[in-house]
Amino acid sequence: MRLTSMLSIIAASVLLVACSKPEPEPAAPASDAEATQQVAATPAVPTYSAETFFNTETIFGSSINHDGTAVLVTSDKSGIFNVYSYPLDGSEPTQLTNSTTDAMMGVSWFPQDGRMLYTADQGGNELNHVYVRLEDGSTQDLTPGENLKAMFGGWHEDDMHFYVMTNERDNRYFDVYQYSAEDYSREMVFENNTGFNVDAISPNGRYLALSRTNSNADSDLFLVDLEAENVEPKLITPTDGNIQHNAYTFTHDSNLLIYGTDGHGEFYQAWAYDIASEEHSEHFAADWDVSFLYFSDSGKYQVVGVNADARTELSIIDTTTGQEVMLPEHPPGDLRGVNFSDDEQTLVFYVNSDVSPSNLMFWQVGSENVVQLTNTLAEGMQPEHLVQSTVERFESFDELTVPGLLYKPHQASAENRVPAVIFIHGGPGGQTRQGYSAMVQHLVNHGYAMFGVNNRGSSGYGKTFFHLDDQRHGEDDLQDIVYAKKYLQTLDWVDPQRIAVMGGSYGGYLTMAALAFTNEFDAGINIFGVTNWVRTLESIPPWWESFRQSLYDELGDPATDGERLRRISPLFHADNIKVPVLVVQGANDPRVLQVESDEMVAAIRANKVPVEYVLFDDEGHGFSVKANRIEAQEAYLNFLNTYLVE
Ligand SMILES: CSCC[C@H](NC=O)C(=O)N[C@@H](Cc1ccccc1)C(=O)O
Repeated sequence: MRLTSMLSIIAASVLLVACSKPEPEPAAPASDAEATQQVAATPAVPTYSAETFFNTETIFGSSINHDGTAVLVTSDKSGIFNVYSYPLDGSEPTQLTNSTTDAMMGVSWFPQDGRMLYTADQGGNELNHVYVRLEDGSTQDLTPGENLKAMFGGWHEDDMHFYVMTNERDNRYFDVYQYSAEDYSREMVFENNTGFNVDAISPNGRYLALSRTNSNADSDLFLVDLEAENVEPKLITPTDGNIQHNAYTFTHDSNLLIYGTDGHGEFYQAWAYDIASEEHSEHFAADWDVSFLYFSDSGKYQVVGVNADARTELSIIDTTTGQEVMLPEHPPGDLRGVNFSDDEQTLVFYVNSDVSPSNLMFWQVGSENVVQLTNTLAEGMQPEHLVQSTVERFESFDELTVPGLLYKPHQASAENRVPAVIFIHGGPGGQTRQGYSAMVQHLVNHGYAMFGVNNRGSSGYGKTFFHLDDQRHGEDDLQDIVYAKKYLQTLDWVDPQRIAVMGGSYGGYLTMAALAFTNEFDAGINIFGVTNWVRTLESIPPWWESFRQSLYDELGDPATDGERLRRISPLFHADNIKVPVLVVQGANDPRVLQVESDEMVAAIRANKVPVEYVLFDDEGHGFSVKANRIEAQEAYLNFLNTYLVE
């Protein structure tokens, strides 16, 4: 896979399907012996422990090696993310990295041999380096140094060079280096002095597509011709008003830049910029956001992902016929990480759904079967014991319709009303999407209704909806959470008196805001949530410089909006908090600093309100060590059982 495709995939964070049916899982025990207490009096399904849920393997990554025999996969089966080679003949995978501390993520095979690139940070500090692993198993840091962050930018079509972006020269901005695949010598090809984001590099290495964030509603695209005398970035989207632009990819011949823009309606569409004629034309549009678009190496196949009401609708188009490629029957779910072998005869992908973690599949183009290479659900678990979400919509305080994903436990009924938890995503502009979540399924399995609310400000529902929370954070979006609770109280299978709220990061912020600014909830779980916006916005990581202004436009500038930011920061209103709280934090989090949680916990404690605090020394903004994820999950369940059930 060439570099533009790779960048698109990384940007979309999308992994990727049909199959000869997997062997049926062994029958589940009547009840998982170690399962903690259950909410419902009459369980309809066996309950599984947090450990069982997290013994489900999380896998992603789909680079196919030079001879089309193996896929580079990142898996947490060793207890931490490590890189594996999964043979396409179905034989046992080989572990390529052996970390027991830091998560290691596979990036790409080398195009001509068995070397591979991977990336890792240190304990979740997000200071990733790029490493090469040679065929003999030895490794080398290609981006040595302190306090730098680096990322892979893709392969040149000559297969002899690849690109890396690093902020080693100026920790605010990422320069682009071209590396030799032979001896790893490198040269800087673009010095970034004004905060461009490097979106894509053309397969022939001649063009860079850069974006510049002007505000949280407006961004422009620039093109750099590295062969021109003047390598100054040229603005190619000189539009008036607030319009977002970001590059998806170049075409295989490097003649067109395909980019996303919300300038033609509510949703992102894919447009093409012809570099020679400088003309723009519509390339692909849908009723929802086009989330990602990329091509196979020769351009024969185009892969497009559309974010249709919180799930990914993926299509593979044969560009020579314009027809959609129809895959043979495969397990139900969303496709992720579609990738092709060099000869484009083999297709690999993942299938993921609410009731099934991602499984790796491959298809020989034209053959009748999709082959399933993995079986990632933990041994003993049955998919039918898990729960498929439904998309629900409710009216908020101002009659705005707000969507969310609702998980109804099997044991819930009008005769057996269950407690409920509203969970809130990060961002603020993120989105709760369909797909397997051990965190959600474990709590649902133990009898909690889970409602993932996509409050105003979430992405995926058009630009108007996205901007409805601007500078209204902790106010209008918080009211959506309150109205989500009122909606839950209309359901005859939910106990209206036992509703908690939880969330991570921005969702952790709204959780604490719900407890500090309303009396609606019976308990809250704050997972590395922002509690003091003035401090958080003053201490953002240096490498966020290119969108600092956008962040300040959206949330407020700590230098000038201090009063409002203090008004909406739960830390300064902790005396209003009257219900139990669980706080979970990683000590190395560079976005929401540990002090945010330390001070929140101390303030709640001073209120004489029950507060529990779980702090992980070896984690950042998200938990990657399996033992920590299990510990956090057990803490969520024990806390909810203690304060919502007992
Ligand atoms: C307005 S985007 C903030 C950056 C980023 N967004 C993507 O999720 C992010 O990390 N957000 C945090 C919350 C946060 C916001 C602003 C400053 C620090 C942290 C999150 O994961 O929710």
